[in-house]
Amino acid sequence: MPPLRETVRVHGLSASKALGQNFLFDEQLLDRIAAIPGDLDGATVFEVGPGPGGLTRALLRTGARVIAVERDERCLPLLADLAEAFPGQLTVIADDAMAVDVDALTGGDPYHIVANLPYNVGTALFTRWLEPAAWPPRWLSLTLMFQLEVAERIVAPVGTSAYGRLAVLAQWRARARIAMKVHRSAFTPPPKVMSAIVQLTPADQPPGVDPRILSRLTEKGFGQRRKMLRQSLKGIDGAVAAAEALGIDPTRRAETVSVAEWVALARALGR
Ligand SMILES: C[S@@+](CC[C@H](N)C(=O)[O-])C[C@H]1O[C@@H](n2cnc3c(N)ncnc32)[C@H](O)[C@@H]1O
Repeated sequence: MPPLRETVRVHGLSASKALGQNFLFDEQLLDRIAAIPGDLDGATVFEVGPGPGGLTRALLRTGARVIAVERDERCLPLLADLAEAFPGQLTVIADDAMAVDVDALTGGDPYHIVANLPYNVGTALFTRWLEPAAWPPRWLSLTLMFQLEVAERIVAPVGTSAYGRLAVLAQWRARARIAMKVHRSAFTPPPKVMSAIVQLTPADQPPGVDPRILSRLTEKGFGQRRKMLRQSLKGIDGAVAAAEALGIDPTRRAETVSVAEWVALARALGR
């Protein structure tokens, strides 16, 4: 295949800001990203936003079967060339990633999700993948590029300023780590901020916890993160009393409450 930059030039594809397009062309970097989930030979991978297909190429080189959803129709001819170069390995769906059912698209097989996410829908997709009622999910791992600041919020430990809803959501039933930081200059065009790749794998879910209750608790708690819990959780019936019963002092603030304590509180309220 011709080099990626050349393919993009020939097709006259320029990055669209509205679609959150910042492309990666460094094939060595892309191979390192595609190696993060581990051996993908024969595995199924779901990719959001392949764009001109840099990360897609790297995933196909590992031997993975890739199902990719791209909203920008201008990218489809480049991706069709890629599908031809890797026969039987690539399926491209021209759609909005927010509108597709990934479990259905992947035909019931377990799958990995790998994506250089568009910033405009990145957090919404991430939240969706972490909030299914049933656990473990069908996905085996998430390998996702975010703005560094968002990545830090996902892996943040309790008591830090980055610790909030996203950390609790990510950490209560998954293991999350920053696998790689990526300098802004690696992208075309370079975004204003640095990026990082977060890798997540499902962990055992603590029993007896309703994700919706946990979500509501953290929404209220971190919605007023400077307030004491007795104030911020006031709107949730029984929450302040349950916190006291669990030995969580209601004069504490949300950012001092550990993931295990949020989980215990959600469990107590679900009884
Ligand atoms: C940050 S770029 C990454 C492009 C390519 N994967 C790379 O790494 O060079 C994000 C891609 O997501 C696509 N995109 C944006 N919103 C989308 C959506 N709602 N559904 C599917 N793709 C979307 C954009 O068109 C773009 O190709």
